[in-house]
Amino acid sequence: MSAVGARGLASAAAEAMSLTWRSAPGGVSGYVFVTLAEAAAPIATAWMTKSVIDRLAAPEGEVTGLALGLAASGLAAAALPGIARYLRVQTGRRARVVATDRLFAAAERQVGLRRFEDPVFLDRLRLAQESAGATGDLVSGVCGSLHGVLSLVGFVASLLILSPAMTALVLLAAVPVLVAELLLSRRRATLQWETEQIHRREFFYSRLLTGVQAATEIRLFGIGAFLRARMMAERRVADTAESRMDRRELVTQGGLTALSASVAGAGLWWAIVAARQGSISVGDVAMFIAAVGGVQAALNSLVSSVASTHQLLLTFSHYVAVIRTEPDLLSVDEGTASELRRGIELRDVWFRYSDDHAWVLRGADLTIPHGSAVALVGLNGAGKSTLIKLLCRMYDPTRGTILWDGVDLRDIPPAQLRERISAVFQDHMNFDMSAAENIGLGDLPSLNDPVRIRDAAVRAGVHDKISQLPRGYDTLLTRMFFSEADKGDPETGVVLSGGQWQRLALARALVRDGRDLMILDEPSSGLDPEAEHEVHTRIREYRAGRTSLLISHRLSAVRDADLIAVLHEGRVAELGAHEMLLAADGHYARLFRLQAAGYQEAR
Ligand SMILES: Nc1ncnc2c1ncn2[C@@H]1O[C@H](COP(=O)(O)OP(=O)(O)OP(=O)(O)O)[C@@H](O)[C@H]1O
Repeated sequence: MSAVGARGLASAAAEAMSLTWRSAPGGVSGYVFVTLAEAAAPIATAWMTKSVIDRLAAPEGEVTGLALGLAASGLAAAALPGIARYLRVQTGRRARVVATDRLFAAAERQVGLRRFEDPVFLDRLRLAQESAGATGDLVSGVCGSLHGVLSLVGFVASLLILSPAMTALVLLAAVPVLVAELLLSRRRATLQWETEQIHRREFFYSRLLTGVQAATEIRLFGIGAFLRARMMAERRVADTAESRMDRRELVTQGGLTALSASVAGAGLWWAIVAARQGSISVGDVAMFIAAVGGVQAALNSLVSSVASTHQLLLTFSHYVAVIRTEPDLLSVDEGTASELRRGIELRDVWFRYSDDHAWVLRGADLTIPHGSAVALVGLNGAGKSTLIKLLCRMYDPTRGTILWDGVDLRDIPPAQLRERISAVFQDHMNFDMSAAENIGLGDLPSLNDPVRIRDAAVRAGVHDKISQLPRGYDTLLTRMFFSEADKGDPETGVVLSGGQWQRLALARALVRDGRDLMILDEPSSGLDPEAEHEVHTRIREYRAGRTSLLISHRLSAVRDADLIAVLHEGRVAELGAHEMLLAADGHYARLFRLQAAGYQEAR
């Protein structure tokens, strides 16, 4: 585990406190007040009990006021825990909302994709999510510690009056308890960090086994039991580590409990002997018993509150680390991306995913002139999708620059740049939402504009299909949820085919009309020949006079492009129009003839 020192813990505590205070100042104040009253009630009860016993033992003692006081403190002792619980839950709930919102906003602030491919960040993110939900527990931990301190001070003061030696003994006995509990809580937080990967892998297998996405392959390949065994193996590894920790806790806490009991027994022995000898009163004995019990209970609750707060803070430090994580890419806040007039230029672009990975691009040069339809072709793994991720600034080139009308992409605010781009990605998302939402997410204002959504669907050739769905554009494209319109009827959810999803992704890109650059990464790979022809005809119409970059392995679809770039060994190895590249007789010509021959043979 990344070591969290005292400063890290203090910073996590300050963050948690300020977050909770800002989310529910009234609730926190009320909770602190009730905690103080809760701590004072047993001390008042003990003193009043002692006075009542002493006055009852005296010939004419007046006890009415004390009896009323006792009844009032009894009432408070009974009612306050419920009120405290209510305030704690309410405060925790509000803090959780704010903490969760801030956490997700922090994840969104990551400009590119790099952090989401970093296992350490992913572990931290999951622990941060967990601790965002437990922010309220931190407040109750702190209030519990406050409660413990106050009870302790009250009872220690009472005990001090009766026996300073006994007081010292009780307090000394608490030191090993506190140290042991703090060590245990640190160990538990370390364990939580160490087992995080295991929990994520277990979660991965459990999702595979219960989700619809993998269900077909799991059944056909008969790998359910295999995956379940892997999931259970992860569970067992985590369980073994956690059981070891539980045993360590049991042994430590058993020893500490024996120590506390011995101290209490010795104290009781002393009090009885002292009362027999007449050096303390019967009321003092009652007070002594209450004080020793009170000190020990307060110490126990203090120690366990401090230990659990300590552990929560160690976990919460991951939350603090995530919300303070620097964006993965340096970006400017000022400025706008100008409307594209000249073009986009990749100048000697080198890129690898990390220092341990091989180079994907090795000095790629390419210009996408404004208003032209450019196609990018190359073998699997040549780096085509990587190149478009660089264009959208999901990563920065390791070396070299990408220029938007002569301006380095790094000098344009990423959101502004992306405003000017529309895209269909090869690994496009299928959102478990309605058909209209699946299209409208491409341009949020269009979500409330059925005409634009319909128009995009028509252009992507998916309107007829959507019109036939049980609730048209409002049909939910999943069987996982109900929608408002479904009225709880799961039968209305629809699952689309791969090609239909692909058309929907195209519609999502098309609803984002009027952008300066359209990226189409394999927009027709899942379509039947007729649909593919139709989609490419539409795409061709769309691309005429617009700046676009099309990636396709179907070379017949790229032959009309103004420029075809062949990516080979990390460079643009060939560039030109179809006829020119055929005449050059290079990679493109070879691939084109190979594909064409396949169709010829089939005749
Ligand atoms: N997130 C990533 N992390 C590490 N390596 C990656 C990542 N994404 C892609 N790669 C690697 O980069 C190389 C280029 O991949 P890319 O997806 O850009 O190729 P492509 O030309 O689009 O291939 P295809 O035609 O199969 O879609 C591949 O070797 C791939 O393994």
